[in-house]
Amino acid sequence: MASAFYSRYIPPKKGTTTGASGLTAPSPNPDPAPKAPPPDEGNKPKKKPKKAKELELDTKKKSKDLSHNDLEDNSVFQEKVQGVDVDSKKTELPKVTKSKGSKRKRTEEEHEHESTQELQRHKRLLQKYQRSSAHTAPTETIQPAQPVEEDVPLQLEREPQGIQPLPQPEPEPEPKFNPTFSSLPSWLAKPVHVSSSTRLPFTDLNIDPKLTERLETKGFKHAFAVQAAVLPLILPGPERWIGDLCVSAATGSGKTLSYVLPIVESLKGRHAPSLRAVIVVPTRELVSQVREVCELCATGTGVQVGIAVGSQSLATEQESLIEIDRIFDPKAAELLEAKANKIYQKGLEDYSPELETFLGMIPGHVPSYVSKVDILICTPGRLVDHIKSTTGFSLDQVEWLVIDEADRLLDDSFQEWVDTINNSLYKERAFDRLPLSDQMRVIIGEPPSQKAIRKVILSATMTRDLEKLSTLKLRRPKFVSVGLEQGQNGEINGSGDPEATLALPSTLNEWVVPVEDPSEKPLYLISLLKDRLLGALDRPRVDLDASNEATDLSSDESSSDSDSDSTSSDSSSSDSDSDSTSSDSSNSSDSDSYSSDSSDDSEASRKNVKDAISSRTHGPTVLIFVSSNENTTRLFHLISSIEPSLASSIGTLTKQDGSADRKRILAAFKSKRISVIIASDRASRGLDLLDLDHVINYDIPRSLESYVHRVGRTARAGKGGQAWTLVTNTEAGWFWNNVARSKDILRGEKKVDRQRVKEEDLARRRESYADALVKLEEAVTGKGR
Ligand SMILES: Nc1ncnc2c1ncn2[C@@H]1O[C@H](COP(=O)(O)OP(=O)(O)OP(=O)(O)O)[C@@H](O)[C@H]1O
Repeated sequence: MASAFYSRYIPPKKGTTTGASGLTAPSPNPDPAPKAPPPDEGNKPKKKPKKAKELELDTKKKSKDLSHNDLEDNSVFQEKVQGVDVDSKKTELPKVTKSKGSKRKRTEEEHEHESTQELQRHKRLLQKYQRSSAHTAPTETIQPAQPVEEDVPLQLEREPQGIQPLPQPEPEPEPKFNPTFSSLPSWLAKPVHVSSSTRLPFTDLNIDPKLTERLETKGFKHAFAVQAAVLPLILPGPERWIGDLCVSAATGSGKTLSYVLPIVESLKGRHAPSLRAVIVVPTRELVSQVREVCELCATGTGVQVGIAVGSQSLATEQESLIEIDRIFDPKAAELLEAKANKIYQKGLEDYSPELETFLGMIPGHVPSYVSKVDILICTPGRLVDHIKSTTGFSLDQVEWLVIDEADRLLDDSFQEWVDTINNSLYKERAFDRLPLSDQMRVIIGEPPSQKAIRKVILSATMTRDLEKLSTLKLRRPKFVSVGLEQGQNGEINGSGDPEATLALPSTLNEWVVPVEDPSEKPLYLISLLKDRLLGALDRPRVDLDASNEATDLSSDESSSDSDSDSTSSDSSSSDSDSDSTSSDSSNSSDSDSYSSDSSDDSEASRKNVKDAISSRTHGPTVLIFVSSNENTTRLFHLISSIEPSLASSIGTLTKQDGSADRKRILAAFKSKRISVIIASDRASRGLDLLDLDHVINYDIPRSLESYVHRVGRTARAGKGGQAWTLVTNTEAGWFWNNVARSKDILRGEKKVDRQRVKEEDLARRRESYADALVKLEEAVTGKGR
């Protein structure tokens, strides 16, 4: 059986028998005796014994063959063969009984004797081999040689010991797994990327030179990146894209002009107004901001701009949107008259304003409704109101549909309006509402061509939710994403994730202010406002450095475990306009958040704050976000009580405010009569406050998207800005993991830094804070002292 072991290393030669015989060394005996056949080959015809020289040659030949055939380790094998030779010389060969003449038959005993001797010889060989193996495989434990038995081969069949594999070349590194599949369609998975630093002169775009001049007088010297990317795709020209557009670009990057300008360019020069463009945005403030941009572009073009928001009565709005004319049409008049008679007989249940209008007309005439506006800017709710209840309001002629802040408007809470608008956009049109070419088709018996409506969908936090986007019935969509500079391999400025979908303005600096004791959060805010941000209001500029030094020496006091919050904990009446995505802000520990980021008061950071403030020609301005309308008012009272000097500089924006109040506050802010606004999330979308220096998240935002929109109220149009977020110990884990270090946000080389409020700044205000809380309680409960 030992032959089985060797046969692993010695390939059998064609025409020869395998087994122990294959390894037999040449015998020193000139007339060697024929060897005993291996037990399994006893029946094979015996060969004539070879002469010593022949055997020597044979062995050499085998050795040569083996050196060719052994793929594992030639040198080891050579050693093995030599070892066998040497050993065989020392080995006493078994004595055989000679008999003269012809072949002799062996008896059973002789066979047995020879087999035993053969086995012993092989055992010695094996031991020798094992010893030699010990040299080549020092790490393996060599077992003492075991007596060779019939069932031992199992052990011998193990992996050959001491046979080292030939050194192999380094395996080819596995190529990085790049899935060729995606659950997203390619237009969504692979957007057209445009660097946010791109600029293009307006004169290079195919727009009216008069408009270029007007933009320049407004300070718009060149097109921003999003405008440089989108305008050529929409304006007439060689790069025009025949299909819809989805645009993702940072807050304050100039998205509004990128769609308003081409709409106005395409609608100017038409003789009679008709509703050709509908722009849907989520809030009233945005409606009036977009109207300003529309009016800037439309001046002198004859294009009429209208708005639809809930701030005025529906009837007033209807009058502003629809003009009632009359046309002479006796046939139609007859039909209307019959209808009116029916209603008169049935009662007033089927009252129709159209019939009412008709009844007041001279005979033979019917009312005709004409849109007074070419572009309508509206909130979705009010648009639905007009579709459902304004006689003559129709989307038949609409060529453009823009949805700004699309991720918000496609949110679950806003869904229904999309169905209503789709039904209205694609409903069958009356013959006289069809374009001339379609009227011709109808006349020759063909259906009118499918209505082509250009759709532009935009947001700073653009959804890639296919299900939501599909409700918009987009045709040949293209996704344009404006973000940080991309390297050749798609990397963003050497850092960041190319898959990231949210971009912050590159001119924004972000800070976290750790709040050790949540019950003292208002003190942290006041210290931040008075000692840091608004310091320039009542202190000479040189104090800015002093205040930053104070931060360097910030307190290292251990944090409080309490997470009560005197002003922010009540979220029962959160602002319904705020982002619906909620976050669990108390789920993770922040143990490493406080230790890992140690670049707090870097020289560059201080310089940024200083530059931002000292570059102003006015005092610094601040927008503070809280989680609900109630908290807005409560915080205002608290600040005014603790720090009365601030009271006159602060205004509030809540959902309950009427539009007149809102306008008053925004006007006061723009004219710098107030420098601080406290607002709920309602103000986080789209609000374009001129030269806003700081955003403070007094209450942390509920989602990453909400954070992006809040802090995006500053650092707009390429200007600098600072965002500060007050974070308690229980909120820190969530905030650092999901916002400050989120891979979904492109920050390039930038990081969120930490700024601590000095303990002594808190200490000196504690007394007035306690008094303020007592006063507030008295005011709420109505109890006097
Ligand atoms: N080409 C330009 N040159 C100078 N200023 C510009 C230009 N385009 C837009 N702006 C200004 O940039 C500011 C931000 O523009 P806009 O409100 O359109 O940004 P946005 O991308 O819609 O922001 P958000 O996502 O927050 O709504 C506005 O004050 C606007 O007047």
